[in-house]
Amino acid sequence: MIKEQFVVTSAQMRDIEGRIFAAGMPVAALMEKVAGLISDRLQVIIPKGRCVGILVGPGHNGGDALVVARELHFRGYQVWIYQPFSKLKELTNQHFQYAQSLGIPCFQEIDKVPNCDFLIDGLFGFGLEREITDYIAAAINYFNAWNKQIFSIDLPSGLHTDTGEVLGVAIRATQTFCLGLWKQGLLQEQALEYIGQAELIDFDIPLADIDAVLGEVPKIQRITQTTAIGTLPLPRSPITHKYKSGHLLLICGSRRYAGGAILTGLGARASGVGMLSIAVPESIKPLLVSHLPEALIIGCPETETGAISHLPLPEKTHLSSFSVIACGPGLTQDSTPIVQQVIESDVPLILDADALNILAQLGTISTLKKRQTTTVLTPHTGEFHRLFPDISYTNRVKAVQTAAAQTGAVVLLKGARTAISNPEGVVWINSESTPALARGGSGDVLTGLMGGLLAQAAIKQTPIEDVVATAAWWHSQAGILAAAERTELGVDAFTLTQYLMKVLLDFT
Ligand SMILES: NC(=O)C1=CN([C@@H]2O[C@H](COP(=O)(O)OP(=O)(O)OC[C@H]3O[C@@H](n4cnc5c(N)ncnc54)[C@H](O)[C@@H]3O)[C@@H](O)[C@H]2O)[C@H](O)CC1
Ligand SMILES: [K+]
Repeated sequence: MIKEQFVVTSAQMRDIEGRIFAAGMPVAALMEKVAGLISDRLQVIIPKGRCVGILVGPGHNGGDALVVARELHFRGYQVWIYQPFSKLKELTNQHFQYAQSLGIPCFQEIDKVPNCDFLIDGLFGFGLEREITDYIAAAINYFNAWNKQIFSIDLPSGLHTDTGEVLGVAIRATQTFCLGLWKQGLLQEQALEYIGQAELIDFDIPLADIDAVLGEVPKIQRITQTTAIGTLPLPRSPITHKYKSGHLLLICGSRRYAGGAILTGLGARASGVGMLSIAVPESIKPLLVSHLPEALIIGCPETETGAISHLPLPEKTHLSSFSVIACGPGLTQDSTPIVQQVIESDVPLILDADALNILAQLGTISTLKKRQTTTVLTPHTGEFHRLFPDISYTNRVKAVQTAAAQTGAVVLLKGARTAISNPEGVVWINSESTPALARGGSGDVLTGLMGGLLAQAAIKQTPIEDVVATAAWWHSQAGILAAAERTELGVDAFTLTQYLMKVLLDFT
């Protein structure tokens, strides 16, 4: 595993740090190393000679900030320090004394601090234990109101390290330099508006110390390009043929939502799946044929509302002849028998959109517990709440872990930081996305892409949750590239399908 994959709580970071110090690394030496790395990064970002205000807290986050203050001072920046605390940790206090001895202006009163161009936030790191109140809270609000670029050390001060919740108030950082290993709170949706651009400062934590604390298979992992690309069905065997690259059945669309079926089909096409069958109401079959000539379009009898009434599979074709079934986009809620039929099948299954709403009406847990084979649920928060009304999703990691354990399914909870859990509680978090994807249809594309990848993975026995994580990563990377080239307003779902292939070229 690579460092970027690990995700830790404050307790785990404390334990890992403890092992490093117990092995002989002096705390001061580590602080010097870490703060030196931060100073190097700041020297690249902040033009030389500018004025930098350093906010110093009572613990080692403050210690890091004081070393940064000293280093930027020697590197030609105009530096001042705001340090309002009466009691500092020993090492932090030593650095504070030395900074003062160098003549760096230090202020304890907020109304005395001069203006500056940039702020460094070293108030609190993963040692924040309780809500921030009175003069410290006032100071944080005061500096946030300056609307200056703020660089936070380890975490924006005020964010809970594990949940990302704001403990009273929090610094709104422009950029967050997360130290050593990604903190779980930085991957939670509620933290996003405080983190700004997040980057990891690797300070050579030995993998042995990480494994010793997190275990061989860490409970929570961040999806990275390395892990995602490694799961793609690439390179292809030179002797492969269409029947060896999976056969995906999509069951989607209705007279009212023909577009959902087309977008799901285009997502599946981009996955490279060998054989693609799409079951839609008979009346929209010509539409699908015109958009996806390579797919086998199955025209189904329909209800008077234009929903699929049943699957007219040719005599010899049984559901089990498909590697994977993906069901739901555009289905409407008038296709309950279809959803029941695919749930009762023994085919690996993805349920999305209306299939999830129908599942919720049938009874999520009771309906799924009969299934003996792979099920993947891909709700957004609204669908999640309908499926699991008793599970709170403020901590999305815990939400998907609970839902997956209760259903035995792999559960993907969509959002700015999509979280995926397998029934054993191992979680993948997709830590890069774009608000450009928050549009109708982008979920349909994900379902088709994921179905196509799972159909191909069945051949290679790749773990289901790795493939689900790769689909989420690929989908969001395509959105990020499309937004970069067309702005965040220019990523409609059809455009997104075009970028799925384009973005892959950048990574393979
Ligand atoms: N990750 C690493 O291996 C390294 C971490 N370093 C830096 O050290 C901090 C963690 O330091 P620690 O002293 O444990 O905690 P903090 O600096 O985050 O501050 C805790 C400090 O503040 C007091 N406190 C907690 N909550 C409040 C509150 N609401 N109001 C007032 N005071 C509060 C608490 O009592 C402590 O005294 C880590 O983030 C890194 O920046 C190492 O220097 C480098 C390696
Ligand atoms: K901080």
